[in-house]
Amino acid sequence: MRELQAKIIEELGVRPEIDAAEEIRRRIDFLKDYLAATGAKGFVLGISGGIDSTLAGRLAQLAVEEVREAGGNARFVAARLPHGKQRDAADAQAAMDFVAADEQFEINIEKPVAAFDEALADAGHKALSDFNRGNVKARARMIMQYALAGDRGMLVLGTDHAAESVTGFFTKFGDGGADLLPLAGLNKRQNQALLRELRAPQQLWAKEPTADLLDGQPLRADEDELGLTYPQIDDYLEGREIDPAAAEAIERRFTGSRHKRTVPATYWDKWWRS
Ligand SMILES: Nc1ncnc2c1ncn2[C@@H]1O[C@H](COP(=O)(O)OP(=O)(O)OC[C@H]2O[C@@H]([n+]3cccc(C(=O)O)c3)[C@H](O)[C@@H]2O)[C@@H](O)[C@H]1O
Ligand SMILES: Nc1ncnc2c1ncn2[C@@H]1O[C@H](COP(=O)(O)OP(=O)(O)OP(=O)(O)O)[C@@H](O)[C@H]1O
Ligand SMILES: [Mg+2]
Repeated sequence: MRELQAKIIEELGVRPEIDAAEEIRRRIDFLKDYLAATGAKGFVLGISGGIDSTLAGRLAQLAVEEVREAGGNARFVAARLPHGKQRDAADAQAAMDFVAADEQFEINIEKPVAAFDEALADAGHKALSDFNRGNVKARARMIMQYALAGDRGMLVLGTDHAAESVTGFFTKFGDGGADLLPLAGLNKRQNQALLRELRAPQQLWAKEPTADLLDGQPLRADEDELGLTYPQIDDYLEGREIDPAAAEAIERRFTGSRHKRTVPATYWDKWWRS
């Protein structure tokens, strides 16, 4: 195994082999323990129709149901947060049905994002690039989730997992802005295995991963943007040998995105100097 590969696997806590049922139990227990330790009233999460939020959402709903069965009081709020008309709205609705959250919303982020465009234009700023505006959309979703959570004494879940962490493939303080990460350490195929164990429909666990943040390229596949396939990233994270050029690309992304996996840099931190 490559030297950096071994370090990454340890830092991200990836296990090369998992028992899906055991992982589901560990992660539901983590959610329940966190509620017990903090006294929070439950969780909020945006549901896109993609693999990660379907899994994290279902785990959250199962966790709060177990809390209530034991006499406690916790609820889960799931929110569809489309920007305008979502092309894969049918998948998002199927995910909402599968997650079966206690409280459900559909809140469109098109107007809040347009308000930023207008404020910039009013100040004489040129229009944002489609790419940067995509990150504004991700951050608008973060604000909406915190708005829902703040009024309820709830916590915001994040869907970051090892295959996104290693590549830094998330928006800093957007979908990366969350209170706890129930999918930490899992790679993409492990997320899929957990969803299958939970009896999710194939439409959801086999769905093509997409950030879907660009107006110009709706539903652009993550693999297309990354120039890497998830099987390559997953194999790398399981300690296998992959095409050296792909391994180098993963390692470049890992090193370049370290700032996203820490609290903001200070003068006395050492990590950013190397
Ligand atoms: N060395 C450094 N130390 C401290 N901060 C640093 C930094 N370099 C950049 N930054 C800051 O970070 C910012 C860039 O980071 P960021 O804003 O995240 O932007 P960036 O990483 O450029 O773009 C986000 C990427 O994540 C992908 N994404 C986003 C959301 C969801 C998903 C998905 O999988 O569904 C994927 C998206 O497609 C895109 O490729 C810079 O504007 C700067 O403020
Ligand atoms: N249209 C949307 N509606 C609600 N939440 C969204 C939407 N798009 C993204 N999100 C939130 O941002 C998170 C990050 O998006 P990401 O694409 O990484 O995950 P996903 O869509 O759940 O799964 P996949 O990576 O397989 O597409 C989602 O898990 C979800 O919580
Ligand atoms: Mg997605």
